[in-house]
Amino acid sequence: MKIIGLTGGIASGKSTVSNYLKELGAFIVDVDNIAREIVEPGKPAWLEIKNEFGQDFIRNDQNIDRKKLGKLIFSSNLAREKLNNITHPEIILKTQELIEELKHQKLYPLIVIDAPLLIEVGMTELVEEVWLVVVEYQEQIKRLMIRDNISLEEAIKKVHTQMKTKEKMKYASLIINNNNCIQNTLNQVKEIWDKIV
Ligand SMILES: CC(C)(COP(=O)(O)OP(=O)(O)OC[C@H]1O[C@@H](n2cnc3c(N)ncnc32)[C@H](O)[C@@H]1O)[C@@H](O)C(=O)NCCC(=O)NCCS
Ligand SMILES: Nc1ncnc2c1ncn2[C@@H]1O[C@H](COP(=O)(O)OP(=O)(O)OP(=O)(O)O)[C@@H](O)[C@H]1O
Repeated sequence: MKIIGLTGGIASGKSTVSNYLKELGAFIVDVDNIAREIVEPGKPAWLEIKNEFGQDFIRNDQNIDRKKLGKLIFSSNLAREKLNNITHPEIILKTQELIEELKHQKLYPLIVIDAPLLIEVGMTELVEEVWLVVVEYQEQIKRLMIRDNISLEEAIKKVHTQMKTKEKMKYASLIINNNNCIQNTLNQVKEIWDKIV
């Protein structure tokens, strides 16, 4: 059984790759999902966010106003740092616990930790290898604008809060090129899968 970290910038194609790996038989740990779970109403991180950012960021149904908080943290380094300090330690801990559990179960040939900030938060320590999904900057911006229905300015802001692809490459033992059509990317993934199982 192998435990790998799958990372890449926002809208680089991680979900496209991990969905296919799941189809092939891998177990996927979606770290964005873990990040959503830990801020559910009433949980400690939710309370910290409410105290730090104020009631304005809590919707009537008590959920965090993710759109509003996203707008703030993608335009303010200080706010982003504050949110990261609240959420990242718990995200790392929860991911670590899940990995330990899966290691004992030994049910899957491949465990994939799908995490956009895998390298930034030091989660590389938890995995045996880092796989990086790459896409050209212009294409990334274009896909992000379409997927999230946001402006060019907003897309640029989001991309620029994350580590540059060139820097991420230093940590990667495998690079998946997602510049071409989806089928081309899936073919690369299948080739990798066939080598490890
Ligand atoms: C800012 C929040 C509320 C925006 O929520 P929203 O539902 O709009 O986006 P979602 O959570 O689906 O994230 C979308 C993408 O944004 C990027 N992103 C999210 N948080 C961050 C961050 N702190 N720094 C840089 N990029 C980030 C990632 O590429 C992620 O895939 C939310 O992303 C959040 O709580 N972020 C802090 C937790 C975190 O760092 N998550 C990433 C897991 S490693
Ligand atoms: N090769 C491709 N050609 C065209 N569109 C693509 C390709 N790969 C992915 N996309 C599209 O680009 C968008 C981003 O892909 P995906 O959601 O897989 O990225 P991600 O890295 O998981 O994003 P995030 O971390 O921001 O959630 C999606 O709308 C997806 O359908």
